Amino acid sequence: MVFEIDNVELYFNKKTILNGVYLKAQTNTITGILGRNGCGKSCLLSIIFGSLSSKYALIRINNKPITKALYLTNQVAYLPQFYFTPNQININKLFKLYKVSWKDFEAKFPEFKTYKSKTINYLSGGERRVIEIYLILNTPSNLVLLDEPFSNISPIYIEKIKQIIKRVNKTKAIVLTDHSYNEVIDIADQIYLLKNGCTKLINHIKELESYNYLSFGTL
Ligand SMILES: Nc1ncnc2c1ncn2[C@@H]1O[C@H](COP(=O)(O)OP(=O)(O)OP(=O)(O)O)[C@@H](O)[C@H]1O
Repeated sequence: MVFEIDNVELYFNKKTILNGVYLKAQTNTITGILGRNGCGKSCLLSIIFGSLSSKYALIRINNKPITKALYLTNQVAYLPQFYFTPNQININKLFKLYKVSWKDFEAKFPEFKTYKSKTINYLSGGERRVIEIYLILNTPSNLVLLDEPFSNISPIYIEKIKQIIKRVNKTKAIVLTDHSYNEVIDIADQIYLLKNGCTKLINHIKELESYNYLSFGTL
């Protein structure tokens, strides 16, 4: 699938957050969004998902305009920045609810074996996040939006999640954003920098310095 969003305009209390954003994502291409705190990355993902209304946004899938909220079309799965699972839900039940195989998950993350019968709030914050990311990546959809999938996750799990993202991307378009820019740069096939309300397609990593997102000492 080819997903495009164009001409996004978002204002809060007369403050311009997004103004003229364009973004394209497609199957077999991992799309990364980088940008400073508060530049509008989460808002953009919410607008794509359909849970946040903007003054204007034009969405096309395979060149056809989509007029209703994307989440109503079953095309999209969205990992928000904060936990979305209810605290008291049993983990086995959660996997059943999402129709995702616990057995496959356990094979990839054997450390979680004893958690099957626990409630989700029994887990550490990072462990809970691993489960949430896994569920979202394995939910039927054509487009996956991941808001900070690498935050608070230990390196060994980040590597496993990156492998799953790459596998899933063979059949789904993936858009992700994270402040772990090294991970984003490593996994993304194309990167947009969100700055001053607009997206800029990054052709060379050095541009991230000229746009004042990174200083070379940190690369
Ligand atoms: N409901 C809201 N009402 C008013 N302002 C909001 C609202 N939601 C977000 N904003 C503002 O919109 C701007 C963009 O927020 P957003 O959460 O998209 O940033 P972000 O790039 O994801 O930041 P971070 O990397 O820190 O998570 C911020 O200045 C924020 O204060």
